[in-house]
Amino acid sequence: MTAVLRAEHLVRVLPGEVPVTLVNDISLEIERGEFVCIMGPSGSGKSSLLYLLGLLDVPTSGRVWLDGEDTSVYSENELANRRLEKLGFVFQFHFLLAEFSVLDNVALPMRRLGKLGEAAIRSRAMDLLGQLRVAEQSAKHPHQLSGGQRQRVAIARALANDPLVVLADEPTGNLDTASSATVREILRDLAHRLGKTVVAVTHDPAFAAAADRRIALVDGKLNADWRPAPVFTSS
Ligand SMILES: Nc1ncnc2c1ncn2[C@@H]1O[C@H](COP(=O)(O)OP(=O)(O)OP(=O)(O)O)[C@@H](O)[C@H]1O
Repeated sequence: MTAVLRAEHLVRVLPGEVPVTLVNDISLEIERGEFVCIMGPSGSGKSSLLYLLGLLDVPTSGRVWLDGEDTSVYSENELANRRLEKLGFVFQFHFLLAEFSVLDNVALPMRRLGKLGEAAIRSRAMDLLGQLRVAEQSAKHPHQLSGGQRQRVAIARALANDPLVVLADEPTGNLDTASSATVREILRDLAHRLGKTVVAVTHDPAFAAAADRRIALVDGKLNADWRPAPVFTSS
């Protein structure tokens, strides 16, 4: 099977009088449809690794392969296009644009990609909002929504261009228990039902327990990478 994401000896060093190594020689492969969580203590390099995998940052050495392509050869513009076409992002803070309606926030990545006409964009945005159970909020602005609703809109936006991989940085970090559970189930469903690859940084034990695979970092290094055995319950 071809890995949808492959990290090859990734190193990220912040230059300076005292250089700081954020990611220290990480290699891993992530398959299509996997629901992976990245865990580790605060400051262990989880977000730095996610940003490298998401082509939001460039490694000091090593390379990231996305969908079988070596991304180290890409220009800034090509990286931006690959992000728009193949990756979706969900952050702890939703980063929805306050001046835009919910529908326009979800439409934005499709308008930037420029592959669909306006009617198709609006119809797809409404469809995604429906799937995330926030269609009734489409005309509202982000500040009129609850935290859980905002995060569901952010997930709809991440799915706008039908990405191969959804990368999430502490997606439940700002949510109450019930909203966290909803977001967790939605992300798991994306992987298991829709075949999306989901890679999420989390401190949340319930979230980690729901993942198919857990990657643990310590001091920027890969410390553990395991797939817990599935738990079967008799009915
Ligand atoms: N731009 C920066 N300048 C200086 N130090 C940085 C910068 N970005 C990250 N760091 C440091 O690099 C280390 C790794 O950061 P990173 O955010 O990747 O860790 P993390 O595991 O995601 O942490 P957390 O769980 O607290 O979000 C931390 O010690 C952080 O303080």
